[in-house]
Amino acid sequence: MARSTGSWDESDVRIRPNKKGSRPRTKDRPAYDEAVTGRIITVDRGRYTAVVDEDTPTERIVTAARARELRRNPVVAGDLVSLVGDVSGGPDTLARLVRIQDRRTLLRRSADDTDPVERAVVANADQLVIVVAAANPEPRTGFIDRALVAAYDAGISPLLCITKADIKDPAELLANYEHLDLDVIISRTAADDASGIDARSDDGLSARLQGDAVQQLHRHLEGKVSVLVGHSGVGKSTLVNALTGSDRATGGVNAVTGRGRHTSSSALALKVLEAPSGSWIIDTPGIRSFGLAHVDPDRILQAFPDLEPGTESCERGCRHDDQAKNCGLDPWVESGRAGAAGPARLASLRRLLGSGTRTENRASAKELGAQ
Ligand SMILES: Nc1nc2c(ncn2[C@@H]2O[C@H](COP(=O)(O)OP(=O)(O)OP(=O)(O)O)[C@@H](O)[C@H]2O)c(=O)[nH]1
Ligand SMILES: [Zn+2]
Repeated sequence: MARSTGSWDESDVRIRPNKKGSRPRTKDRPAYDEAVTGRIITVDRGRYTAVVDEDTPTERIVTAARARELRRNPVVAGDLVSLVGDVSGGPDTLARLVRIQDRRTLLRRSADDTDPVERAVVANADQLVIVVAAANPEPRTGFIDRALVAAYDAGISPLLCITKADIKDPAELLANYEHLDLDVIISRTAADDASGIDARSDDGLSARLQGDAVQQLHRHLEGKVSVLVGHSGVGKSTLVNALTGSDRATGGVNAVTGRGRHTSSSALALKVLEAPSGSWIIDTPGIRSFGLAHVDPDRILQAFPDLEPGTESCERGCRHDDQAKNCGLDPWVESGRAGAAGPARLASLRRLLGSGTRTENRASAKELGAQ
């Protein structure tokens, strides 16, 4: 973590005594013995909303402002932070956020593949749920592949969730990923005469989802912090509402935030209903794509484990991209080692490898990023 210009850095101060029970070094640093830990559920114009004393009788929502010393450190949904000052959570109170606790994971992206500035998206997520519709809107493997790269790069396990399987059989889409060790959940609406889960979406329309998939997804969410990403219209809100009991369509008050419908484009963490403590969904309405300018090409390759062994025969320094001569990936795919989806997978890998590095690819890379 970057040090502040002052003589001390609040993010350095340990709140809990260490194993030996000795006090933290406080000689020339303010100590925050009174600090409480909060989990950031949303960030809005410099105000940080945190849940404190989670799942205890004193659970409350505390609004905080960031201490000046932390002004260069982004605080994102999912962050565990130390709060001081008025942490009562009473009306019109404002606590001070003095420390960002160590992050287990950090999901990042750049605005597009040419933007070198990486942005923190969500902290401490265990799982990235990539939501695509089987149709309407058409699924994009480019989006899925990008999200997979971002997840692997952050050390977060991906989970693919395909919605609207009632409209189209997702088999063709799934063929692309059959060689990956990737859990897939397929969701659809329930038949008129079957029991289903009534889940309203943002547009107020009601989709009655088949219970099986929602329950399956629920099991995957238990005890974890999961981030949901997906394009507009894939049915993300419908799923979130079914899993969290939030009712963002009707402007009802949310149980966790105490607020009405969340209209900003920032990420929002919601508790998963009827799940063990610590089960959270972080919805990311603002994140439609993942610019990968910050990701090392080797890490991109790792997101294609069906192709990676093919690079063993490459010459040293081979970039495996469109321009590469004698790249081992070509014979690997031609000989069918990557299965029927091999050519499409290789094309996708090469789009990602090429993006951001060569000008002629920039336009198409941007287009992909905007998908
Ligand atoms: N046929 C079918 N329609 C669905 C399914 N899931 C959701 N829908 C419908 O798809 C539309 C979009 O759903 P939303 O949940 O609002 O989609 P979203 O991904 O949240 O979209 P944004 O709110 O724009 O981000 C709504 O009309 C839903 O009723 C499904 O499994 N099958
Ligand atoms: Zn190669």
